[in-house]
Amino acid sequence: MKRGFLNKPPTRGLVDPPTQTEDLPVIEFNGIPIHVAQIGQPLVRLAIGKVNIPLPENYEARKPFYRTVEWDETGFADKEIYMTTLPPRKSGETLADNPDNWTQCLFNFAEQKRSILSTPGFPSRMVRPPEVRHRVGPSSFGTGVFATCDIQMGQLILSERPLLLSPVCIPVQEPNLPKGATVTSDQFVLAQMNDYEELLKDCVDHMEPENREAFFKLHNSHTEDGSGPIFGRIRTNGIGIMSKTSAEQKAAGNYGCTGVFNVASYLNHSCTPNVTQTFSRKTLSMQVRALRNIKKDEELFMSYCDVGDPTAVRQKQLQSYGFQCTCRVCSDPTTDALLEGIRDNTLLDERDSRRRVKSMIAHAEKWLAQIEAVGWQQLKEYGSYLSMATIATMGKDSAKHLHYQAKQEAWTEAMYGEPVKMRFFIPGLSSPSDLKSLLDALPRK
Ligand SMILES: C[S@@+](CC[C@H](N)C(=O)[O-])C[C@H]1O[C@@H](n2cnc3c(N)ncnc32)[C@H](O)[C@@H]1O
Repeated sequence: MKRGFLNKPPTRGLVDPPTQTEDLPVIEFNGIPIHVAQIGQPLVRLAIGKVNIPLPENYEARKPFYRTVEWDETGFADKEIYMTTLPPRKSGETLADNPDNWTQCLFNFAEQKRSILSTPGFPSRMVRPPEVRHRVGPSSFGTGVFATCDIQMGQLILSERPLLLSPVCIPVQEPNLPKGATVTSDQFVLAQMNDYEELLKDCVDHMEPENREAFFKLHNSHTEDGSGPIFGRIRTNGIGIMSKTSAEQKAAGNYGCTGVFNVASYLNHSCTPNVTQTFSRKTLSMQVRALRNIKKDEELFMSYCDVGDPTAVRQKQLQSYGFQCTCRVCSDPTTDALLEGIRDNTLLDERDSRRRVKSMIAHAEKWLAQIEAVGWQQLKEYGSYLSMATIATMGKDSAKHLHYQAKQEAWTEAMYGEPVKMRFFIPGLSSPSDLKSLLDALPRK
C-alpha cells in the first residue's frame, strides 16, 4: 500500500483504509508536488509491510509542540496537542491506591477531552465481572485471550482502562525539512511518523512504570514500515473507542481516539467474533462482553473490521494488521450472498404485516438459525430477527416469547453495554405504539 494521507477514518483503530493517491490534494513543497491532505490534517494513510524509503536528506527530527494540562482543563485550541492523565490523580498515589488504573491521554481536539469530562458521573469506579473470566495465553495467532469458565451471552468478561488514549490518526505537523529539500510524499510522511514517535516517547514516559512495561510487552506488527516502536504498537493494538464523531468534527479533522489496553489488545480477530466491546466514558473504561454462549477455554475473538462488509472489503481493512483472515466466512465464497439475504429479509413492510403470525415466527427463526450457524451475532440484523421473533410470539407462544425476549436483552447488553429491557430493531418500528399498530394490523388466527 502506498503512503499518503487519508480521507476516511479507520474502523478499529489506526488502520489504513485504501485511498487512491490521485484523490488526495497535492501541495507544493519547495516547488515539488506532494500528494497529501492539507498540512495539519491529521488523516494519514500509512505504509504497511516492508518499506525501504530513506528519511529525507538533512531532515532533523523535532518534537512536535505539546502542552501538559491539568485533568480538568478543556479550554485549549483544537489541533494543538495536549497530554494529561485521567482520571485525576493525587500526588503520591500509586496503582495500589487506584486499582482501576490511570490512562495516559494525548488529545488534539478539546472535544475529545470535554466529551469525557462532561459525562455525568465521570470519573466513576469501573464495574467488573464478579469473577475473573479471562486469561491471556498462547494462541494459533501468537498470544490471545481465553475464557476461564463457561460464559453466557451478554455477560461481562472484562473491564479495563486504556493504558494509552491517543488520536485515531497521527496529529500531523509539517516536519522540519531543510529549505530547498527534495522529498517525495512517502518521505514526507515518514518524517512525520518520526516526529510523532518523539512525542509518543514523552507520553509513554509519563505512564506508570507497570503500564509502560505492559505497553512494551504488546505485539508490534509494524517493525519494517517506518513506524517507531511506540507508534507501531499503537497501530497494531489500538482499538477505536471514541471514534464516533460528527460530520462537522470529521470535517475539522477530529476522528476521535484509539485506546491501547493491557488485556483487550491481546484479543485476536475473527469475522465471526464471540465478544464485543463497548466504551464507557463515565468510568473511562472498555467492557468486553460475550456475544453468544462461550465455553471454558474457548479463545475470545473480537472483530477488527465491520463484519457486515463484504469479504473483499473486510480483507482490505485487515491488511493493515499484516495478516490475511482465513476464517470460515472469508474462505467460503457463498457467505456474501448469505449476508445479502440476511439483510434483505429484515424489513417489515406491508407484505410482512399481511404475513400470518405463524409464518412470521418461522421466518425469523429461519434467519436466526442461519446467523447462529455462521456465528454472525455481531450483525445488527441479528437484533432485528430477535425483535421479530419476540414480537411475533407475543401472546401466541409464551415459552418462545420469553426465550427470544431474554436473548434480545442479552444481545442488546453485549452490543450496547446497557441492560435495555426492550429495543426495537426493526426498521419502521421505534416505539411501543408502533408495535401496537403492527400487532393490530396482523391477521388474527
Ligand atoms: C492486537 S494484536 C493481537 C494479539 C497478538 N496475537 C499477539 O500475539 O500479541 C494483532 C495482531 O495479532 C495477529 N492476529 C490477530 N488476529 C489474527 C487472525 N485472525 N489471523 C492471523 N493473525 C492474527 C496479527 O499479527 C495482528 O497484527
